Amino acid sequence: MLKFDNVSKRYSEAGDVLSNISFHLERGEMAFLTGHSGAGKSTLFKLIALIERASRGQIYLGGHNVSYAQDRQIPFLRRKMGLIFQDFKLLQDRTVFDNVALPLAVAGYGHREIARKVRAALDKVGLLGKEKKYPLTLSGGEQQRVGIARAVVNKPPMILADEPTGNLDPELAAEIMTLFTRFQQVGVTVLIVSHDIALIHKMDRRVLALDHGRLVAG
Ligand SMILES: Nc1ncnc2c1ncn2[C@@H]1O[C@H](COP(=O)(O)OP(=O)(O)OP(=O)(O)O)[C@@H](O)[C@H]1O
Repeated sequence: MLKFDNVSKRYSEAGDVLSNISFHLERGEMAFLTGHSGAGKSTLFKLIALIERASRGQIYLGGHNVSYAQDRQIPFLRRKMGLIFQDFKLLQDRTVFDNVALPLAVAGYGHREIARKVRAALDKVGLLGKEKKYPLTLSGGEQQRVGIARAVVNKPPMILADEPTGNLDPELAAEIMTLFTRFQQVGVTVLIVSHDIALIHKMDRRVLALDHGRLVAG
């Protein structure tokens, strides 16, 4: 599903922030990406999400080499991944429904199809009935579940989450992990960036660990 083959990322000011990274995540696998502050976790996340491009090496998504993808192909490739962020990145002036509908509207779905898919996604995260609410009227855990509904509404084969529980207490973090596990059980590949050692330990999944830009476990 996701393969890195000797990937490095160099910033002219910072030098190599990722060096010779190789790993392979199978379809339906769930793994954590961890490491100290500045180890390169966000940079690796950005390479997968095609927000940044690798300086060397090859990246394969769903069997396709995306290392040389042209800019105009990137929105299409990004639809194959559901992105989830620590700060939720919800539009505060839009309802829950509109936030979750956004990727579908961008992809050109009709109103009826959008309504059906949004309700199905909200149902999966336990937020059916909150469609008309605005994000700021929801708890942190609920806001992150809106973020997850938006990420999965297009049924992407892969979920990529950057510190998704960083702003949540342990109980809410556990609920979010239960949701990710459910998506994994239906074949979605899940990669979670986290430095929460206790959470990672409890989940007992594969751990990719970065240390100063090098993969030291995984
Ligand atoms: N756009 C950039 N230009 C130059 N250097 C960068 C850029 N982005 C990241 N870096 C550098 O790359 C290194 C890795 O940063 P990155 O944000 O990937 O680490 P991280 O593991 O996600 O850290 P944290 O847990 O603190 O978010 C750092 O030294 C950082 O300063």
